[in-house]
Amino acid sequence: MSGALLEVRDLSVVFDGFRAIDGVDFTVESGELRFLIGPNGAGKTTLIDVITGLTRPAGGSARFEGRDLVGRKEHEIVRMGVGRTFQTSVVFEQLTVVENLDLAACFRRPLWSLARRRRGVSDAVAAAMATTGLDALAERPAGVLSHGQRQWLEIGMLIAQRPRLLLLDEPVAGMSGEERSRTGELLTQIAKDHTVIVIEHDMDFLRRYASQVTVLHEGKVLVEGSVDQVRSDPRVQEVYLGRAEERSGVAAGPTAGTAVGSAAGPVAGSAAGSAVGEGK
Ligand SMILES: Nc1ncnc2c1ncn2[C@@H]1O[C@H](COP(=O)(O)OP(=O)(O)OP(=O)(O)O)[C@@H](O)[C@H]1O
Repeated sequence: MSGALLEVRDLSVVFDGFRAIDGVDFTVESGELRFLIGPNGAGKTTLIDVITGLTRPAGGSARFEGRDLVGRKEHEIVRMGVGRTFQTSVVFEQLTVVENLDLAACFRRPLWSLARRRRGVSDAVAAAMATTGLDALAERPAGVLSHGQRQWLEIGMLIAQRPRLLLLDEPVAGMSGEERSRTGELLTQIAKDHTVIVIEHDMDFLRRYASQVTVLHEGKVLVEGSVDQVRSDPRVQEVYLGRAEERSGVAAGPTAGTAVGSAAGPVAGSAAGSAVGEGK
């Protein structure tokens, strides 16, 4: 067996005859901070849905620490040490920050201990608050948090479950520039003692915080490598350029890179602009 933490082999997912994932091989080593990118509909969320037990593949395998994930229930996979955030929020608004973290941490405690009122916070909750910097907001109801603070709480809730592999689906979507920077630093910090896979569209964010990147396109792995390798790969440029042209109605030509960078929307535009036209 190799030293890989996560090994996905020849994976395929079919929805009503449509191949959303088509023969994907995807390996993540322990300790990596891996970014997963690709245009809308590339299959990124479907891939992590298979890893976390939300979607059953039509074929292939997904193994975590050598153990098969396919066919297991979602909660079983969480207990194995795989945690994820979703694009939509899962915090309880009426509960305080610390209560949300405590609830997230609960799943590893025996049932009898949940019936007991505990004094203070557990080590897992304290560590999650310290890592995310939410200590000062511990007693605030989650409902009053800013968008960025709420995202950090969700990441904190994940850390409180002590997973070995974290899957984060677009953690900086909708964040301000300052919140993005804080989140980038938070991911870098978390990656020191966890393995992390981040789905992200924002090429600017990738340039600052990513090392290894996997690009998905139409359900297949298009390219894998460093940010620089991925950005300079003609296949990646074509995928993002093609998408941006479809959106902007700009014809391909020698100056298309610049036109795409400015004409496309925030998703394809940031990726296309950075991947195609901009320097570092
Ligand atoms: N439950 C489903 N039923 C039918 N088709 C689906 C289902 N889930 C996803 N798809 C399709 O599978 C393809 C891959 O979707 P997926 O959400 O994985 O893409 P993505 O790369 O995460 O895209 P985005 O960046 O827009 O979130 C898309 O064409 C999508 O419409």
